[in-house]
Amino acid sequence: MKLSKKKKNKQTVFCFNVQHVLPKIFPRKPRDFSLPNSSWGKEMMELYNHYNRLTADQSVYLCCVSSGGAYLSKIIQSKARLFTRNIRDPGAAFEYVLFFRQDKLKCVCIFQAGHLLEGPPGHVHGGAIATMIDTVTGTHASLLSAPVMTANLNVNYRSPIPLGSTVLIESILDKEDGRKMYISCRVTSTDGSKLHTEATGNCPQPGESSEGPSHL
Ligand SMILES: CCCCCCCCCCCC(=O)SCCNC(=O)CCNC(=O)[C@H](O)C(C)(C)COP(=O)(O)OP(=O)(O)OC[C@H]1O[C@@H](n2cnc3c(N)ncnc32)[C@H](O)[C@@H]1OP(=O)(O)O
Repeated sequence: MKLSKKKKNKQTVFCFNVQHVLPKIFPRKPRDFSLPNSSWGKEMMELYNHYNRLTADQSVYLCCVSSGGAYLSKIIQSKARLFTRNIRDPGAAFEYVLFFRQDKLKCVCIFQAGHLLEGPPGHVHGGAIATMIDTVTGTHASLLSAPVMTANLNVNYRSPIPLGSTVLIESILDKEDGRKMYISCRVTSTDGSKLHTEATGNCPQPGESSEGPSHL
């Protein structure tokens, strides 16, 4: 499946809109959560450098929503903030960067799971894993079309993720059917040898009459 030129342009504009227009509306420059910080381990840094290098040829875009998640809500002034970006202590919770690979209709997210995400002792909570999957599939579908809502998410947990480790979350567009985007997602060790979690999701663009992500 290929994106039309129009869609590609729309997509690019959408990316830059969020990153460049919103700072003009809100006076304070957002913290860019997608930039490396002192909590990032060697693996996270190496992967970041690897994917960041790929952005140079324009086929991979650093996903703007990783930066300044605060802007995603109209009610920012009443303290709303993107869930995955709401713990400011670097490395404590969700450390991640998303890269959108335009040519393969694929997203890659590097995720380092901090100590506040503990579920089973020493391992990441299943809800935190589902949160990250939802973030990746939702962002991926939104970048391919327009803002979406997750209607359905099926998650299969195959092996636990050690707390503090870095994993890859890769999502692929399986099918586009009208307003619906079917996305599948895999969470693996960084070398791809170990499968941690698999998921599929349906993320439709909300219909005219439904309540949608109007803030976007
Ligand atoms: C850069 C970006 C930044 C984005 C940065 C943000 C990243 C984070 C992303 C997080 C994403 C979320 O967590 S979103 C939050 C969690 N999700 C929600 O709260 C959604 C709540 N549900 C809804 O609002 C609504 O049900 C919608 C919008 C999903 C659908 O309502 P609708 O628009 O009225 O449309 P409706 O006709 O009912 O459904 C549309 C089509 O989807 C199908 N469908 C509907 N529900 C389901 C379902 N559960 N499972 C399977 N299929 C379903 C219908 O059969 C229909 O197919 P057909 O008849 O057309 O064939």
